[in-house]
Amino acid sequence: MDRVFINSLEVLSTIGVYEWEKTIKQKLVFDLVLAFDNRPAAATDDINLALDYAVLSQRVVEYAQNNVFELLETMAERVAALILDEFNVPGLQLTLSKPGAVVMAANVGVQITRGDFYGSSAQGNLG
Ligand SMILES: Nc1nc2c(c(=O)[nH]1)N=C([C@H](O)[C@@H](O)CO)CN2
Repeated sequence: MDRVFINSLEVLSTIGVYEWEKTIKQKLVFDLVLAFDNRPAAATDDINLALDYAVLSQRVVEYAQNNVFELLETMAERVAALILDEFNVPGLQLTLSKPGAVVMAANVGVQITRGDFYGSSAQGNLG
């Protein structure tokens, strides 16, 4: 399966487990790898047959800006479900970072893989 990717998609969101975090916006960074068959778009040069990374990016930003959670895990899970539900994507890998959350660390976050990210034919190859 082909991939479409979106790197370093930045959003300001209200997120965190501590009380002081519930009154501010903090930077979140999404890195997305989306399983998608790019061949129909390539064969026709037609954006309507492509996974439009601009539209998908805007939807993720809009969701993350307008929803409040405590955990990165929850935000990651909800955004993954949204993408699988609203876009023609069979599977995805989502990395969600909260830079600055741990001052001693360059970055922290979570990574999840949902849906059929590797392609069902890959499972068949396992025998
Ligand atoms: N696994 C997680 N650990 C922590 C989270 C989280 O979302 N997932 N969040 C926090 C705090 O909100 C932290 O980011 C404040 O600096 C701590 N650990």
